[in-house]
Amino acid sequence: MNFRRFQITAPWPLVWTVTGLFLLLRSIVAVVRLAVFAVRHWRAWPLVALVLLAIDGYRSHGWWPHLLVLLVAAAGGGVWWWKGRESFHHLVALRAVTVWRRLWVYRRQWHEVMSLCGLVKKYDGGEVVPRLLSVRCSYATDELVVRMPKGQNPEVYHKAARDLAYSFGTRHCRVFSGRRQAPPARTGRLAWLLRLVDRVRFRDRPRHVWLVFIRRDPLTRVVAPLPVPARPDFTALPLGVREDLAVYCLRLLATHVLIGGATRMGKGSVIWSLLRSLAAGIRSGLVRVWAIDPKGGMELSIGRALFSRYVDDDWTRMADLLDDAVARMRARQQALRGKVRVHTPSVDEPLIVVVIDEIAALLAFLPDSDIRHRITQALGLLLTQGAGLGVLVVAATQDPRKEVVSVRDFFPTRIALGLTERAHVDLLLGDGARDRGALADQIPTSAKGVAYVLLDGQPEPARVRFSYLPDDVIRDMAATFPAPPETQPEPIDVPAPAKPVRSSGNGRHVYRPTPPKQAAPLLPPSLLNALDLNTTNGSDPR
Ligand SMILES: Nc1ncnc2c1ncn2[C@@H]1O[C@H](COP(=O)(O)OP(=O)(O)OP(=O)(O)O)[C@@H](O)[C@H]1O
Repeated sequence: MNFRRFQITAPWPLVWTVTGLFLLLRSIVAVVRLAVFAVRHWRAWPLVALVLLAIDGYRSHGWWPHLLVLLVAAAGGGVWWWKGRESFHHLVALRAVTVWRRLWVYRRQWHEVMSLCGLVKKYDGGEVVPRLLSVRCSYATDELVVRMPKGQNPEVYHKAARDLAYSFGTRHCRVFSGRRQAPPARTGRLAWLLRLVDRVRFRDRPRHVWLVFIRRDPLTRVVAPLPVPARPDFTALPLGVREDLAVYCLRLLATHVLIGGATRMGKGSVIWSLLRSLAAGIRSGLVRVWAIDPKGGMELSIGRALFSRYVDDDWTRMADLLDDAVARMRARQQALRGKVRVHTPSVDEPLIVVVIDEIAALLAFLPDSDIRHRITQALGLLLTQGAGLGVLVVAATQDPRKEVVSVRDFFPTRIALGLTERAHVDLLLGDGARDRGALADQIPTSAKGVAYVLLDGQPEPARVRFSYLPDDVIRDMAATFPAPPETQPEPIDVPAPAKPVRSSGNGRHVYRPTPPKQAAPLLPPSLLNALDLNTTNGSDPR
């Protein structure tokens, strides 16, 4: 057999061309990857330049230039730290910590921890690992931005939060499905351009999750009373400290607030922190606080001067106070109807804040059913209509169950201090809040004033500690910021103003609003019926 007949001559030119093209393509890809890497790590350029300079300096001059540079840098750093500690910490210390922790704690263990916490997905015979995009450290927290692999959602990270925390050597990890910082407010000539850039930078990123590891708990220390703002900003009233050390601010505009917490867990500190942040407005008459303390004045009477109206000893007068708040709300409703949709507080038409220290005492445990009925009706009206009209309710309760606080669902803003039962967390903060990290039932009894709150627009709860005002600070505050005497508002083509209190001749006070001149009643018929019942049956409300 002649095998030569089967021999094929190799197409060497073709082989060389294909191999050359392949190598060229690989080199281009490698160069592009290197360029992308260099651009992505642009922050390291100065460091690389410095290292190259140092090597060059060492070759030409030996060690002494390095020693000199080190001495000058140390002296410069010392002066900077001495003169501008804040900026030094922000620009040098925290950045150094960030670099260290990014490389040593997170990048080094990333793959291992993700696998062990069950966050790695398998696909096509390979693994898809969540991608660590950035790390930013503050004094107390590390904030990581992570891109989830396809097929995951933030719920998986909520479930793995405790595993993640302990794996990276911390005790708490909070998971946020949305960006935590709002775009900065831009002013100046180039503001429009910066706003455009911000629109891209701060665009919604559904595939990103923000993991916040609490390195050291700043909420173990009691928070001292915060400075009183010169004019209260109702969109951001400073009340305490967040666990990332930012000041926690409450938005008290067109909302009612329910504070839930087991006994002695610091409900009072939430109320006093709020009153402190409103103090300047109380003195100027921009804010009127009407207080009810069903516990006989044990909590609120110490700051009596701050309140335009105050009741702590008489159930009927408590009901009267709430009815008057309804009457004021109705009058405002008439005046503002068709003009604005949300009331803006002014000295003539102030923000009325009805503070109730233990709302359960009024709704569930009050022995007189007629008065209880009046109170429930008045609260129902205030909670359903008062927010936009500047008549707000801030109430505290030990038990957030609906059997106890029937009007619970009408409070849009909730604060959960230490609670006794696991189920109470979701009752207060909404379904699934506990699964998303609000472990209010695990707050130790020593952590008084620590609470979980929902920050604006975020489903994930944040942990905060309210400032604590000792008795002498409250007395001092009440003496410095007393409420001006209460005046009746001018009626503006509305039904006649209510006469708040009328003596029935037998020494007891019976609230009876003056019937309106126009058709619309100030109070609904059901409430008027309840009042009639109360007046005619002659039962002593005291
Ligand atoms: N924010 C806080 N920081 C530190 N300690 C606090 C704080 N709030 C309260 N405390 C401490 O806890 C005690 C009880 O606080 P507070 O009276 O406010 O609790 P409460 O929940 O209102 O109690 P109650 O259920 O009796 O109404 C206070 O005497 C104080 O010592």
